[in-house]
Amino acid sequence: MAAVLRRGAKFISFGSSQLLPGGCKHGRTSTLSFFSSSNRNSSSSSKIKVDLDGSTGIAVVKFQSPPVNSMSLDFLTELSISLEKLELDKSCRGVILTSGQPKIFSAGLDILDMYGKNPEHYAEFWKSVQDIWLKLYSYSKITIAGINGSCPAGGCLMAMTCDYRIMADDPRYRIGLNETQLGIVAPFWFMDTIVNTVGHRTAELSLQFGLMYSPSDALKIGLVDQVVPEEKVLSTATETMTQFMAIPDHAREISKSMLRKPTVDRLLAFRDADTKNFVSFISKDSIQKSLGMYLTMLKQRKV
Ligand SMILES: CCCCCCCC/C=C\C/C=C/C(=O)SCCNC(=O)CCNC(=O)[C@H](O)C(C)(C)COP(=O)(O)OP(=O)(O)OC[C@H]1O[C@@H](n2cnc3c(N)ncnc32)[C@H](O)[C@@H]1OP(=O)(O)O
Repeated sequence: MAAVLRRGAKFISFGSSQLLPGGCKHGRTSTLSFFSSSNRNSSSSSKIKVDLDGSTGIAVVKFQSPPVNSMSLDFLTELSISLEKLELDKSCRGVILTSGQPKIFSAGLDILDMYGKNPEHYAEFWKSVQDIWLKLYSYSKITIAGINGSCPAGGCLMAMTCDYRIMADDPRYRIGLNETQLGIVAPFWFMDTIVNTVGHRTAELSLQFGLMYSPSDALKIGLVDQVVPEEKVLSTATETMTQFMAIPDHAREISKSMLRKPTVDRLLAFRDADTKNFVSFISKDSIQKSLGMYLTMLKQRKV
C-alpha cells in the first residue's frame, strides 16, 4: 500500500485512493447554545448537542466535534448516551442527525483511535463502533439524517442507519464507503447496510471501487432519498419527520424491526469474532504504517 501524495491537486492519493475534495479549514473551538423555552429540552455534551422540541416530539442531534466530526471513542460514547436518553424519553418520537460543523457531516471513524494504540484500546473502540451501529440500526424511533456536508466511510455508515437521508445539494460534498481506497476492507455489517440501502449490484460496484458519490449521483442510486439546498436540509427533515409521524408508531416500528432484524442478528452472532478480526487487522505493522502515512498526508494537505 504505497502512499502517493499529489499536492496542489484537488485530491490526495493513498495507494490508489482519492481523498475527498476539500479546501475548507476548520476552527477547533465550539460554541454551545441553550434554549430556555419550556417546550424545548436542550442538552449539550462536548461533542453532541441535543435539542428536543417537546411540542413536536422531534429531537435534533447535532455533531459538534471540530474540525470534522470524526467518530472518536469519546464522540461515539457521547452519541450513544444521547441516543439512549432520547429512546427512553416518551416525549421524543423522532431524531434528526445533522452536523454543526461547516461542510462536513462526519469524516468517519477517527483514525487516531486506530493508530498507535494498544489492542485493548482497539477492542474498546471497535465495540463502541459496533454499539452505535446496533443502536441506530435497531432504533425504535424515527431517524433522519440531515447530511449537510461530506460523509465518507463511517460517516456514510451512520447516515445509512437512518430511516431517511436528505443531503445538501453542494457538488463539493461526497458520500460513500471509500474503505478499499484506503486499502482496508469494510466489515461485513458495513457491507450488509449498503446492500440493504442500494441493492446488491450497486453495492458490489460501490464497495469494490470505494466510490464516493456527489449528492446527485447518491440520489440516483438511492444512497440518499432527497437532495435539497443546504439551507433547507433541516426544514425538509422536519417536514419528512412529520410524514413519518403520521403513521402509527407501533406499526412503523415493527415493520422497521422485521426488515432490519436479520442484519442486526448477524452482527450480534459474530460480534466477538468481528472485534478480534478488527484488532488483529488494525494491529498489523503494515496497516499501522499505512495509517500513519495517511494521517501525515491529511495533516499536510493544503489546497
Ligand atoms: C478481513 C476483514 C477484516 C476486518 C477489518 C476491518 C478494518 C476496517 C476498519 C474500519 C473501517 C473504516 C471506516 C472509516 O471510517 S476510516 C476513516 C475514513 N475517512 C476518511 O478517509 C476521511 C479522511 N478525511 C478527509 O477526506 C477530509 O479530512 C475531509 C473531506 C473529511 C475534510 O476535509 P477538510 O475540510 O479539507 O479538512 P482536513 O482534511 O484539513 O482535515 C482537518 C483535520 O481533521 C483531520 N482528520 C480528517 N479526517 C479524519 C479522520 N477520519 N480521523 C482523524 N482525523 C481526521 C485531519 O488530519 C486534519 O487534522 P489537522 O491537520 O490536525 O487539523
